Amino acid sequence: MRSGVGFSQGLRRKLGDGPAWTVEALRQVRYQVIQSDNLFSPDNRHLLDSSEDTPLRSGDRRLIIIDSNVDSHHGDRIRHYFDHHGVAVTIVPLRADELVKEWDSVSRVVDAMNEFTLDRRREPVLAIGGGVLTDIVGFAASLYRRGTPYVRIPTTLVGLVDAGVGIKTGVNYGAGKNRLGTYAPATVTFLDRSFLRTLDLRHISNGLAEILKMALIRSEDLFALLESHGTAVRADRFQGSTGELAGAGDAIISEAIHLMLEELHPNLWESVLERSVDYGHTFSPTIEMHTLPELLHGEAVMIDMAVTTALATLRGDMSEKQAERVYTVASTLGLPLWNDALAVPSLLKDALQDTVRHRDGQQRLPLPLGIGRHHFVNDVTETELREAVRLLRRQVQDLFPAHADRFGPLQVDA
Ligand SMILES: NC(=O)c1ccc[n+]([C@@H]2O[C@H](COP(=O)([O-])OP(=O)(O)OC[C@H]3O[C@@H](n4cnc5c(N)ncnc54)[C@H](O)[C@@H]3O)[C@@H](O)[C@H]2O)c1
Ligand SMILES: O=C(CO)[C@@H](O)[C@H](O)[C@H](O)[C@H](O)COP(=O)(O)O
Ligand SMILES: [Zn+2]
Repeated sequence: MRSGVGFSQGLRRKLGDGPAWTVEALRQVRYQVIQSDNLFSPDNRHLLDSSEDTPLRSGDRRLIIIDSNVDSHHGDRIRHYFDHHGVAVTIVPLRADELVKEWDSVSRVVDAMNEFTLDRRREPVLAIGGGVLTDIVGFAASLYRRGTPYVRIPTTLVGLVDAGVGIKTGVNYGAGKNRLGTYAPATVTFLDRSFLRTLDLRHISNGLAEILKMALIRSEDLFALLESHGTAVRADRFQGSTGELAGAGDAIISEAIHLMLEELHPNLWESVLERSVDYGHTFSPTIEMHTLPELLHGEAVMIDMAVTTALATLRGDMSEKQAERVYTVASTLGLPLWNDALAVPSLLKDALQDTVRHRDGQQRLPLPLGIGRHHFVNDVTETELREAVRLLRRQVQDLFPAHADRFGPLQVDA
């Protein structure tokens, strides 16, 4: 064997007429998720000191891609921070919402990287924004010169508890939700809840849907926290305005992230396709794209969780009482339990088929077992889905009769 080549003579085989080689290598991944409220307060040194390989020093320069809405609310203090620390920043505001989560936006980020003449190893790009912005920038960074480091600073609740902590990047393509993407961790994500101050309540609810997902599959305690404090921490936008709100907000966010990372960490590249964090993400990609821009990501996830809660009830995996608790919590968190897309003939069937293609030929559908536990099933039928939709409609009408006028005609038999 030639030394240092990286494969051994033992891997050299004769297959048919010529030689053949098998190359195997492991790549370690290491990234940090650091809570740092008021990250851009001039005396906060997290951003300067925490990036182990690429600390930020006076005289350095950085490219920042920022969600244009975040720029209008927070741009001044961000500029002041870098100015104060002698870092020369080029700030590129980018529109970033689900309607522009597309290839063109990736291309804009790549243009900005080219114009900046980015040093591909030593100048991590900073991505400041919601899940759409960090997914776009992460995708562009993973493509640029085959991979350049980036740092995430999520500014929405979805970003803080979900999009900002895993390693998936991507954009939509045609009707396909996140159809293009890569696995590319940010070197570090900073979680700064002060950004949530300017986020409207609908988007706080949107993030609470992903937290509720973690509670339903993993933790009855987290569910109980949402039951007891969800409404108040939502109204407070997780700003910890009183001691009690601070305690509850801290517990809810850190538990949701901890559970998420426990699930993601052993399976970062999704070699195992039975993923509990896919709960709420079986039908929702199709529902979200079908209704775009009506439903936010978390709202579509909630509709999926509402149907699958009904499904679990039909199967005897959840009691009617437990389902009622789920629907009540969702409603107090400002989340929808119904959308007329559920009544569109064959939408759920098509959604399931597409998900089966995504999950290597099987449903691998995470379903709740009571509250806080789950299992995976592969045998959901179209008839069962129709029954679940009917049951959901009836349960929601019984629980919230005042909302009955929000339901369109039910044509699930068509
Ligand atoms: N990569 C992942 O693992 C992962 C996980 C979950 C979700 N996602 C993706 O995240 C996306 C949803 O992200 P999102 O919910 O953050 O939505 P978003 O990024 O669209 O942000 C929501 C809206 O709020 C604005 N905004 C952002 N921060 C703000 C702030 N602090 N103050 C005021 N306005 C602000 C944005 O401009 C946008 O209009 C979806 O596309 C979803 O697929 C990705
Ligand atoms: O994978 C994560 C986070 O990294 C999940 O929390 C999150 O819900 C994902 O968006 C869903 O699993 C959907 O994934 P995909 O369909 O985009 O592959
Ligand atoms: Zn999601």
